[in-house]
Amino acid sequence: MNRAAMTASQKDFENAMNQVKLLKKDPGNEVKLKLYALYKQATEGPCNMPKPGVFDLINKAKWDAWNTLGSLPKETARQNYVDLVSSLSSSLESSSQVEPGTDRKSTGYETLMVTSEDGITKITLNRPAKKNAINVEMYHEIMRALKAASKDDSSITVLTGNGDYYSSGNDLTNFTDIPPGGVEEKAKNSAILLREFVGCFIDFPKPLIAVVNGPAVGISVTILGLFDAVYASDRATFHTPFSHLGQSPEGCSSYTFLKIMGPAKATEMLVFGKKLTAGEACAQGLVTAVFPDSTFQKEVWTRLKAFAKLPPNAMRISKEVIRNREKEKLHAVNAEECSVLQERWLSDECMNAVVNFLSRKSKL
Ligand SMILES: CCCCC/C=C/CC(=O)SCCNC(=O)CCNC(=O)[C@H](O)C(C)(C)COP(=O)(O)OP(=O)(O)OC[C@H]1O[C@@H](n2cnc3c(N)ncnc32)[C@H](O)[C@@H]1OP(=O)(O)O
Repeated sequence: MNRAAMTASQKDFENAMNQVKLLKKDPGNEVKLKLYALYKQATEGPCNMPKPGVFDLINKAKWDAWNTLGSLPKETARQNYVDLVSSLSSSLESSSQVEPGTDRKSTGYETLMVTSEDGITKITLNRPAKKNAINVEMYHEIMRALKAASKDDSSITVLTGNGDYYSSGNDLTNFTDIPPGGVEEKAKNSAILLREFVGCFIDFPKPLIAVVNGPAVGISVTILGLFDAVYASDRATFHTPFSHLGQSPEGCSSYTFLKIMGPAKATEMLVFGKKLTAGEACAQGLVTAVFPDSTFQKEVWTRLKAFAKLPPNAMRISKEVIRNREKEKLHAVNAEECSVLQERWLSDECMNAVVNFLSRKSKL
């Protein structure tokens, strides 16, 4: 993963320091030492204090923790501190005074709701007024949430949407924020971001489940091939209108969709932009199971809560056995798709499609 793009800001760091003070449960000495060490490394750099004497137990433990970080860069220490606090906020809050059935919400996200309860970390895309279109901030926040979920004490992780849509895919206004280097620089930066984003799904270590509550478009569909299970409401549809938008497949779909549904059906979706119903997507293997919308949430969450009670290490290791031999291939596919897209974004076909949407001349 590109660490530079993931570096926490000074403000994130300060927020995390405040969050630590608000933790309702003591995280234990081991974690406190880790926090201390990361804080010192982030603010002062590598430990060059003299080692305390053997009988000065507390200061020696602190010194050891700090010294272990060696020459870890300040920015990385700051990011690790923010990640650790974020995972503590969700895991400790979830195991403390939570009323049954009440989700605990983690703070620090603008475009997501992230909760952790009953062994499940739930990441909810939360821009319902924009049909959960994924803007640049949301790409970053999803990566951050996945990273925290990979380290927290939940067994499984779920991605879902708030409102009537699961997600309308890439926010097309992402293409309007042109940097000083012009559209070429924008395309290059977008390809870097996309590659890093998809890479997080390829590498995610725990069972990852999509709860597709409504229509799904573009990248929110393609990455489903990297999930371990996909549950859909019968109101959901699956649409990848890349040719309509002058674009090409991403999210490793040029590989995963062919494996899942075969080249003929994959071509209908990825090249001709055929929109599938939930039932069709299930018949083609992209979706695990479909539920009537009226009982969708109840049925899915009952099922997921049962899964989350299974031994977490066994689930993680089984996923590793199933997925690991594909990882290298998936990263190569991801890199290739992003580099093709980088060119596509500069094409007249793509630019016209975006302008048409933004000037409301076209919709899917
Ligand atoms: C870093 C870059 C990585 C790039 C990775 C590439 C990914 C590829 C893709 O994901 S391609 C898919 C892109 N998505 C689309 O083309 C969808 C565009 N949206 C629509 O066609 C329609 O909005 C709709 C069919 C999803 C829903 O139509 P409906 O009539 O029900 O609702 P509205 O159009 O009125 O939408 C409500 C408001 O939401 C805004 N909006 C919806 N989707 C997007 C989007 N993808 N990008 C930006 N904005 C979106 C819409 O503009 C409305 O906003 P307003 O109320 O302010 O007008």
